[in-house]
Amino acid sequence: MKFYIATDHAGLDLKDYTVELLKTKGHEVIDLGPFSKDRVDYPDYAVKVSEAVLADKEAQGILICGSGIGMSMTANRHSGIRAALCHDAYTATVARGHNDANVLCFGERIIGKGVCESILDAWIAGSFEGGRHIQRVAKIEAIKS
Ligand SMILES: O=C(CO)[C@H](O)[C@H](O)[C@H](O)COP(=O)(O)O
Repeated sequence: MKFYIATDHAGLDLKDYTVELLKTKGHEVIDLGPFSKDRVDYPDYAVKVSEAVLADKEAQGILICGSGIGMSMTANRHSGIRAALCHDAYTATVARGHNDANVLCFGERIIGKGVCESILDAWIAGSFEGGRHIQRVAKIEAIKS
């Protein structure tokens, strides 16, 4: 799979871990920064990944901050982005299977490396189930306000 990834200062260590882990597992990862622990504002990086995913429909996004909340809020302001804040493998599985999520968010101040890997594995293994979920996702996408 192809991933665009970014963080803020609060998720830098887990971003670096995630980039290396995904590459080790054979995935393509485009790191949109930042590359130091200087304090930055998470919306700037959520926009970078959201726009990259919208322009490259085959790719997925990963956004990390302290909690994952600010990143998911910002990403979900973009029409066509379905960002899911995941805390474990189950939430990652249903985000892909039920919600057809295309951006994975998590928080470095919440999860450790082991849970991070289990989330990534579940996300990668998952796929949209379709069926009854199609009209529900379509209703999300139809919201214009
Ligand atoms: O958006 C967030 C909280 O909802 C993220 O966790 C940020 O990383 C966090 O707010 C950053 O906090 P800091 O005190 O500026 O490091």
